[in-house]
Amino acid sequence: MKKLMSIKNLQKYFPVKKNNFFQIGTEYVKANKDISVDIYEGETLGIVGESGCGKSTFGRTIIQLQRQTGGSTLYYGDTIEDFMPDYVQTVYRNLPKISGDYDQDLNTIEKMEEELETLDAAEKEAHFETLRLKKIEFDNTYGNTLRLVGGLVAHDNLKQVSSILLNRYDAASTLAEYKRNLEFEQQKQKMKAAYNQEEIDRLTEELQTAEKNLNEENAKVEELKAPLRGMTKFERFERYLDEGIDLAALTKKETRLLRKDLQIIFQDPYSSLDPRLTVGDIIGEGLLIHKFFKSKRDPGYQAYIVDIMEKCGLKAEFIHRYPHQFSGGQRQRIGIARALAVQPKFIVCDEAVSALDVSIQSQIINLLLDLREKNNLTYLFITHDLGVVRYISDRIGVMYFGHLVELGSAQEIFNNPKHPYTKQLLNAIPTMEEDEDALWDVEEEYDDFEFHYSKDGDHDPDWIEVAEDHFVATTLKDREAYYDKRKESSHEFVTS
Ligand SMILES: Nc1ncnc2c1ncn2[C@@H]1O[C@H](COP(=O)(O)OP(=O)(O)OP(=O)(O)O)[C@@H](O)[C@H]1O
Repeated sequence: MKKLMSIKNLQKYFPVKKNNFFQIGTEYVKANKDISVDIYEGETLGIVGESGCGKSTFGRTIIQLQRQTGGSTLYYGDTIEDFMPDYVQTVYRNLPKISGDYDQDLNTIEKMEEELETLDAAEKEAHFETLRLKKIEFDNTYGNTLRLVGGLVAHDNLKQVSSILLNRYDAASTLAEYKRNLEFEQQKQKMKAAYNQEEIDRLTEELQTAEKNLNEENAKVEELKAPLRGMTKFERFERYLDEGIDLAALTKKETRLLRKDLQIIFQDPYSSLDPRLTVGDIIGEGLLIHKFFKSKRDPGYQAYIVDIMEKCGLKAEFIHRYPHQFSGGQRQRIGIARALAVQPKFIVCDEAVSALDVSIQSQIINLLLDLREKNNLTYLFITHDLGVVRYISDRIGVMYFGHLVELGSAQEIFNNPKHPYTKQLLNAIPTMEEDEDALWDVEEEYDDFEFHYSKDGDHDPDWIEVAEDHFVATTLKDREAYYDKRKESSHEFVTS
């Protein structure tokens, strides 16, 4: 399965207002503390957990509705080559300035890894945490450089590397712009809107020249690499090359452009729709912002909206009505149509059915599943409703105090829960409404794998694969013994 998003060590902290005059420094609500997860194209990843554990924050932060405090969110739905964000240019330009530092830091990390083997159990715990934090810092500092430059950081003339990569950046940007313009004209043609054939012919020709230029620039980059291949330092860094777009490094304008791909459907269909706009205007807003159409008068504009409405189960004649004229379920359909209109790749459904009656809930869930199939969508489905999450999700992530504590297929999470919090959550289904606070009260626990679960999930650095693709956050009581035992077992479990 293709990775659509890769989230590593994500943190989102909110500053809290000072309680009193004497308080020094800023205090934070740590809504997301350190979340790592990959999301695959076409899947529905459900996120469950109690109110306040940071589910909504996670959904909003990964699509950059709010800026993340730390960590990385890489997006693979578009390529760096096609999007060519500004930060790529900055990384290439600054390359000569940071020469050597990443090498030194990586050496330190490797030395710390070796040291780990020589320490006794008590020292090991502290050392392991320092090492983990060092790795995060390394990624925050050099991640983008290594992902974009790879093994070429080993070249002894980084000024030359920088200038050749910058030339390639220019060639790729030009090509990306022609591609975008051509796609725009062709889309109009497809929608039978007024399009300009002369412009299409001109762009097609320009595109061919731009492609040729980019190929030449790519060849120059390959020439730089050729003599380095096989060298330890080159190979060491070449494996960092990565096509993902670092969403947190985008400019505001670029984030707006990508908003087309990354949409959200909110919980409350009453307040998430502008009451002054008609259904047509609500759905059409994104189409105009993202230049699917130049204006509402464009032929094809209205037909496009009606088509989306019908796909979402809304009658065409509703187009001129206002949100208050609809029921909750229908308003949620409007919210879905609005998100779907811009042809997104990824949708965060934040408690999207929680405000609806049970009978309407299942209609909306089935609509979402149907649209996912037809449009190859990927969902992050946030809910506190275990019945809903089990029904809709391929995989489920369980959140607890800002951490992801367990991740696995829906079946594994429900049939074979490992983390004490997950177990408690599942056991609490019938009594959930009676005593919500009790759910937070998870006891420390050692289980038969010699896993230790801390009380607030804050001190469980190991992310262990307990069954195929089923992970749990824990602290291994004896890391070495555990891995030795694993080596002997037939299944190769992956850990990170
Ligand atoms: N914009 C904000 N400013 C300050 N604190 C915030 C903000 N958004 C969320 N928080 C805090 O972050 C924590 C996590 O909130 P979040 O809404 O992500 O949790 P949740 O699991 O989605 O819960 P719910 O289902 O109740 O929305 C809470 O303590 C919340 O008060």
